Amino acid sequence: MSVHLNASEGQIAPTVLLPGDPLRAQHIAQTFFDNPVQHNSVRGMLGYTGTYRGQPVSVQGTGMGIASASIYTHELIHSYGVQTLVRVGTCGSYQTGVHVRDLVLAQAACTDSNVNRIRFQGLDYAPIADFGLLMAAYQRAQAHGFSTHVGNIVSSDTFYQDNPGVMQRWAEYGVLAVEMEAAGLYTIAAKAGVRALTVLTVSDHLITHEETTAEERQTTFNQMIEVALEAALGLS
Ligand SMILES: O=P(O)(O)O[C@H]1O[C@H](CO)[C@@H](O)[C@H]1O
Ligand SMILES: O=c1cc[nH]c(=O)[nH]1
Repeated sequence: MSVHLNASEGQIAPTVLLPGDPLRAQHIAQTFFDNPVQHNSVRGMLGYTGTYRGQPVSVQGTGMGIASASIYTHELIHSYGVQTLVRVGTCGSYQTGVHVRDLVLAQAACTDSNVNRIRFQGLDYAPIADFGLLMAAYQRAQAHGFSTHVGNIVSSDTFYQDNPGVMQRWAEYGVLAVEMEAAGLYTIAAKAGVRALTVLTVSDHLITHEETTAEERQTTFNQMIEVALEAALGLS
């Protein structure tokens, strides 16, 4: 047990998928896992453990934002010995060539959060994905023929931005998309010496305002989970 997880020792697998939404954790467990067992109920932040193609795997909701996701990341690593963490989330595209429903593999994550400025006493740390996981995810996405982009993203502390000029600045520097957790995940994983990756589905487009149906989003969402599971578990 840890402060925010009531799983018993050994109940969480060494490999964990991390969606922001706890109901997405439930959906992943029910759709993809064999014999899923709920391992967490604290604060309604659902977590499940089961197997995927015979290999043990867990999924744990993290809530929204670096602050919330950092709590679960820390406890999974330091209280449950988790070694591989793959965030599976949604993002908003900043680039015309990155379309709604596409997958984005976050090679690195900029942030407007102050957490790393505080941690590194004003210096700028560059949070990056584990290269092996990134390569495996890219190869699996290519093998499936999924439309996939690899590059920099931004993890923002705010969903509703007051200053639209900031988005323009990130976009000019090649940032593909915005979400709210990856920079925290990558930093905590790096310190602990464990593997982390963020796989995202573009849910909305902040320039073209492209939209999709709920059904389309569900299909693409399942593509993201397949890629994440295969990369995290070393499957082909
Ligand atoms: O779909 P999830 O994983 O929650 O990710 C994105 O969606 C939330 C905002 O709506 C933030 O958590 C952001 O990172
Ligand atoms: O954080 C997020 C997630 C999806 N779409 C956005 O615009 N922002």
